[in-house]
Amino acid sequence: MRFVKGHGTENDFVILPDPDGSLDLRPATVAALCDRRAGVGADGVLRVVRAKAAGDPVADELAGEAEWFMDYRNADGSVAEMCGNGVRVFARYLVDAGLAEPGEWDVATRAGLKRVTLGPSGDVSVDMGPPVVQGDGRATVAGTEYTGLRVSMGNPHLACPVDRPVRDLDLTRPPVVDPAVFPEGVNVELFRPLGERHVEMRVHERGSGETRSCGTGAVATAVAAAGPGRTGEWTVDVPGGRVTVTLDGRTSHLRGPAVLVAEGHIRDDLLR
Ligand SMILES: N[C@H](CCC[C@H](N)C(=O)O)C(=O)O
Repeated sequence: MRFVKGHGTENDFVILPDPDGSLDLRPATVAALCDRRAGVGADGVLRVVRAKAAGDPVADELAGEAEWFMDYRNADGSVAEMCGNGVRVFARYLVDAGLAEPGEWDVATRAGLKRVTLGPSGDVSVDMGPPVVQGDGRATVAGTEYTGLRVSMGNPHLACPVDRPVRDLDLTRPPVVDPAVFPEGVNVELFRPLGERHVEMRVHERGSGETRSCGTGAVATAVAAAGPGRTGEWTVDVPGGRVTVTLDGRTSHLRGPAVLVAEGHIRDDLLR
């Protein structure tokens, strides 16, 4: 099976073109593809399927409004509602493959329609929808408890301010959270303000572990850094690069690079 490899600020994905929805993508297959030693290696998989052929109830509902459905999977094979870097790489792939024109159009996701804007090359922007602030939450990272802001971007986030350079944090083990507060798990961001509307961030993702970047997490972080009701543009520095988040009080936008780096063939025995 053909694949393309791409990334957005080094949050990387195996892209599986499956326009007619013929691939039965099982969790074990996703985990094998994402394995950085025995497989291709990635933080997640983006199955590229026409919404009407996806065999997904949300995709069925949105098929009249978007041609393509992003079937996002985490590296452990779990399914997540939304992926901000992923949908930008997904859009770059569609234009690169000649399956969509540069411009502005909707992609169907499990978190609803997401409007992407992209040229023939360069950065890709996406309307991430309205962040939903859900109150405070706590996470213990390497023995230190942090309090942060719970934000839903369609998927769950806990964005915690820290008072030290984020490079000094130990994220080798998953943050410990209260399963009663986060029954579906949570993506945990740790951020430090670097200046007015400028933060640095690291993330431990649900289902993928620490990644070099997280688009939904960058928006959740900007919301936490901004505080209630503040609007404008935030620069979010992640280990994999830099993204820009714009909050306008109604919705949120994410902008940054989306790069395709390779393509190849996956042998059938990896797809079993
Ligand atoms: N890296 C993704 C987030 C994946 C979220 C996933 N780990 C989850 O379980 O919600 C992003 O750019 O938004």
